[in-house]
Amino acid sequence: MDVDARTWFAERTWQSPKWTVGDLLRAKGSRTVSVVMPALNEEATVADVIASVLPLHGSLVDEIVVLDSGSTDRTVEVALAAGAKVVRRDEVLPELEPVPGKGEVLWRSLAATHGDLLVFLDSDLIDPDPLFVPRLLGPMLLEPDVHLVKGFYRRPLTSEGASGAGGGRVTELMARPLLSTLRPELTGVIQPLGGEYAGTRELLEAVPFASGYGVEIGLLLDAHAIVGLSGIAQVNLGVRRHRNQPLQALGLMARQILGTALARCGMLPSHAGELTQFVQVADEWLPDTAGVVVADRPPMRDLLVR
Ligand SMILES: O=c1ccn([C@@H]2O[C@H](COP(=O)(O)OP(=O)(O)O[C@H]3O[C@H](CO)[C@@H](O)[C@H](O)[C@H]3O)[C@@H](O)[C@H]2O)c(=O)[nH]1
Ligand SMILES: O=C(O)[C@H](O)COP(=O)(O)O
Repeated sequence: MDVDARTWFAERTWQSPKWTVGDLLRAKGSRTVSVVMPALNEEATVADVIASVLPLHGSLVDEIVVLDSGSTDRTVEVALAAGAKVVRRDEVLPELEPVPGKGEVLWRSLAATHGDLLVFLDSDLIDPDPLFVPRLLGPMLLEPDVHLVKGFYRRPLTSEGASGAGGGRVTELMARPLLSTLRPELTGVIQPLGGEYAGTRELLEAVPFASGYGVEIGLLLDAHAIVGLSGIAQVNLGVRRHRNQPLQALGLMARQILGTALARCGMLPSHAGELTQFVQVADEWLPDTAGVVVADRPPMRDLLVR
């Protein structure tokens, strides 16, 4: 491992966090916390994710917001009934036409929330652990100068048994090899793509957001550039299961992540493009080309006058 990555791993990784919610409440002081769940057609799982955070609402957590990404199922109704505030992506910054993607709604969430600290949780989690939020908040509340906290975990695929660990296919086959090539200092980050992480508003409003799936790799690379390795931490969240996407969808995701990472490292002037995959139709293999929309949104502090 890169020597800086090794030092960082030793100093900024919490393998068995011992802090309690009481410890965090004492450390929180006047700071406020927003939990944000991006959601696109997650009616089956969003209520459980909200329920995992709800007991902390009014104490450690000041607001729980589902940022809907254009769902066509009952995600909005289910999330409201489960006790979250729901914001549709076109209700915040309505003068800006939304572009598709997860990064777009995370970016808009900065304008829809008020917390000094934000915690992001994917809304497709299966059996989410109520400890995710307190664990993610610990390093920021208890240590000085931590601005980004990534969760890490074992990742069973849903096709595996509970003890499986075959998930994180894009992470293992692309994102971590990519970081070790382009930014070896970040090779100690166990789950660079994980959707469960926390950040300070100060950092999150200072960086651009890739509008699609490049958002996590972009945030990590930008955080490293702005607050350095010491401003980043990672914490063990145990086990995380989610809805696994088919390989072809992960190919498109990987293309977006690659484009964002290369652009952040100054190796691509523009990272919009396309990806051609091949599908079997009867006995023939035919090209299937999809556009890759990976526009960046500018740092939110450039838009908001507070
Ligand atoms: O256009 C979109 C696409 C997704 N989502 C939501 O974002 C979350 C994660 O999306 P998903 O399609 O389930 O991504 P994963 O296959 O889980 O991909 C992993 O890798 C991605 C790239 O880093 C991360 O964004 C994800 O959080 C991480 O779980 C879910 O709550 C989705 O509903 C949106 O809100 N809008
Ligand atoms: O984070 C990843 O690598 C992708 O979301 C794929 O995850 P999965 O292999 O667990 O579906």
